[in-house]
Amino acid sequence: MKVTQTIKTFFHKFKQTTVTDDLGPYERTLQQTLEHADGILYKTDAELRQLTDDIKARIQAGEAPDAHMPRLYALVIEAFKRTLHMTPYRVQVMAAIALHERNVVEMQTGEGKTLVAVMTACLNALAGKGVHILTFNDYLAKRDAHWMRPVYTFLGLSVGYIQENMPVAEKRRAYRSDVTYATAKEVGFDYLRSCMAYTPDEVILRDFHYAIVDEADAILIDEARNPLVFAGTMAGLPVDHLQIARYVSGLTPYRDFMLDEYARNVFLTDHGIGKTEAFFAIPNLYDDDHHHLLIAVNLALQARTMLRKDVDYILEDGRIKLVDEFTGRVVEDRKWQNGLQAAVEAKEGLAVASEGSILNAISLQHLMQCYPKVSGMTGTAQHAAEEFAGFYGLGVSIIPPHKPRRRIDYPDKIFTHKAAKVRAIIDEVQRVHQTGRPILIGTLTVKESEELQAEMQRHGIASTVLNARNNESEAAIIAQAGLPGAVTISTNMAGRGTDILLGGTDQHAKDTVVALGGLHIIGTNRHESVRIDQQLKGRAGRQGDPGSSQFIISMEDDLMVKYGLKSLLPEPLRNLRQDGPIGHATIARSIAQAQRIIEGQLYEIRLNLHQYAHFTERQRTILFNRRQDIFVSAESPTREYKLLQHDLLWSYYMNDIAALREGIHWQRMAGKNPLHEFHKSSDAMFRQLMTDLEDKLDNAHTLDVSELQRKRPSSTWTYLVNDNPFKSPFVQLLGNIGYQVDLLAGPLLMILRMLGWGRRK
Ligand SMILES: Nc1ncnc2c1ncn2[C@@H]1O[C@H](COP(=O)(O)OP(=O)(O)OP(=O)(O)O)[C@@H](O)[C@H]1O
Repeated sequence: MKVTQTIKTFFHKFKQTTVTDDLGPYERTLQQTLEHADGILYKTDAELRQLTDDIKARIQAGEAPDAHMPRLYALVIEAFKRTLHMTPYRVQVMAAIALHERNVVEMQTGEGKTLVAVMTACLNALAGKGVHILTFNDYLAKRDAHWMRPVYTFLGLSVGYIQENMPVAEKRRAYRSDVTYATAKEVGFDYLRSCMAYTPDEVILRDFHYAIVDEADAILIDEARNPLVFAGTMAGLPVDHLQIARYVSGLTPYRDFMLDEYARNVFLTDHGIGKTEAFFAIPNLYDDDHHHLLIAVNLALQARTMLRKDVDYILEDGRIKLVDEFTGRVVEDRKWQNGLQAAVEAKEGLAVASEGSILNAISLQHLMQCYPKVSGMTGTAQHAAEEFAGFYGLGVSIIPPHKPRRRIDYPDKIFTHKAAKVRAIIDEVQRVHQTGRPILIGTLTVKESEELQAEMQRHGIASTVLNARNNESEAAIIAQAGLPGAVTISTNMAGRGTDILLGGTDQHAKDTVVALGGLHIIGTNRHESVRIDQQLKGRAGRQGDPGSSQFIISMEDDLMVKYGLKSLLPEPLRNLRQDGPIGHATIARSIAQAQRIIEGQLYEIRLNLHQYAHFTERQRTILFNRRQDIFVSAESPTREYKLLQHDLLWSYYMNDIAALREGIHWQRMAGKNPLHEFHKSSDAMFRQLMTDLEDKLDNAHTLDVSELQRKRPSSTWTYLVNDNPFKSPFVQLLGNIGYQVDLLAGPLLMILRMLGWGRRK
């Protein structure tokens, strides 16, 4: 009973959400703002500047910015008019009010979020502590800073932007500006760099104050679980990766190794273990002596079964390049951790590069929690409201479009098998192409985009492909995508933030395309997250333009197979194979519901990770505060020596967490219960551990790593296993949900189905 209650309370905490589309409460502030705006129409530029400075002085003297919102927003509106000759719309002012009040503002794509952020940024920048506007990529950081600069300058505020490879001095200048445009990722890395500074002039950032996050769902939710890792180099596992990769490629699934239904886990069977021991001529793979081999074989199995070429990564210039699952882009500096990168390199027959050892790491989620105040903007906030509330305490405020939306979203066409679906896509393209309307086809993977192009070629339809392999032509491809007769096939790269201009920049061509009905979107898969589907649809019908969208999917698509959605179909339909679409009304509804369930599961996985990461983060903070103490108290050169020593501790800590998390897979760990140890790791104990180790290092009188490693008390480290998502208290409590909840998805859906869920009443 008590346990159930605890669970209920826990979920309740995370379920409280505030989504509102009632703009009533903002009406008053809006009216006041517009009245003030009328009142300053005839003031000179210098007078407006003086008024801004007055408000600034009062805020810096301790008055709350809220009281000054209407007058300051009025000044920003006037600044927009005089510098960029744009007048912010009423809905944009409302959005700026909601943004200031710690909400994620949902605005349709193309509605002018860039302007909205400026108003709120100005108000919050007057405190003199800096505002960060976190953009989706480097390009947008630079573009928006340049574009909006005249407005800031007019009001006497400075603006800067950050780019990935900028020199440190330039970055520091940009961060000292009143408003700084940057990607969250770059801020995260600069934060880590600042945390690892040895001298005060290596500190890049100043204290965090306020962040406005553009594309908030992508940054705060989808990307939040990827830790930003600051890596040094270290020797990899002492094994022959190429030999192991060759060996593993000869193993037989279900005999030598098992794969769980949703391909999240792979492990050797007893048969596979015996075979491996025979091949490498060792008596027991689980002996400590062969620990490295065991890890390497498991990694090689993961590389073989779970990471797919042209889906998860591409091969370019003899290197593995990771493709981001949400954006479809190559992420240049991302690598798999803990030996997996080496295993994939070996699988592709490449020379194995040295591995990264973790010097410092932080998740985006925790980075955002370093800001005393955060708010966000996105076209797709509603579906993520629960997480915004649970993780960040943010509400969601829905702002209507300036002009009504005219896009038509047609109901999905669902086919029994892939071949029928591809035929239907070709038919659809031919039909719409004849009318001259531009078409954008959204595919899931690089591979699919290229196969579809080849198929269309066979049917005499010329098309352009945009995927991770040709991203350098992205701007040119997008510029053409809205022209009459254009057919563009793209991965998620053409999702979020892409502005496809109807008819390009030519007004006459635009009128032609508008008259034809605007851009037509074809989605070839439903994504695990409804938000990604919506972002794709959002490419059509921007700013009141006409447009339409149509998803054409099959029961053989990855999503359907992975989550066993066939089990949702009524019995006679499960093994059906037909050319035409399945006309069953409940199917579309079931798929939508299943998507909601999947999102719920992904949410729970993130919640679980969050719980664990929370403890690691607390310890990281303790370590960081300790470092800061050394940093400010000691003088050079003692400071450098002490810091180096401290960082060594830190890197042990980081690497041990990672290594032990991996280790948890291996059966040799099965006998240990990390949670038991984990509960013992109170903050006080952690501090004690740190001091003990510092003493030991002091006594060692050396910074030789191997020597220190040898002296290191290995048993003390086990209880730092705490960001392990596989064995959370929850998992233990409820048997087997959490990360492995996916395993239950199929049966769960079936049970819900049996209970009548999803049936027409
Ligand atoms: N008040 C306004 N008056 C005139 N033009 C505006 C106004 N607000 C926005 N625009 C124009 O609308 C276009 C889209 O603006 P912006 O790029 O800020 O949209 P967005 O909401 O960020 O879109 P996305 O979701 O694609 O990122 C821009 O070309 C901008 O100049």
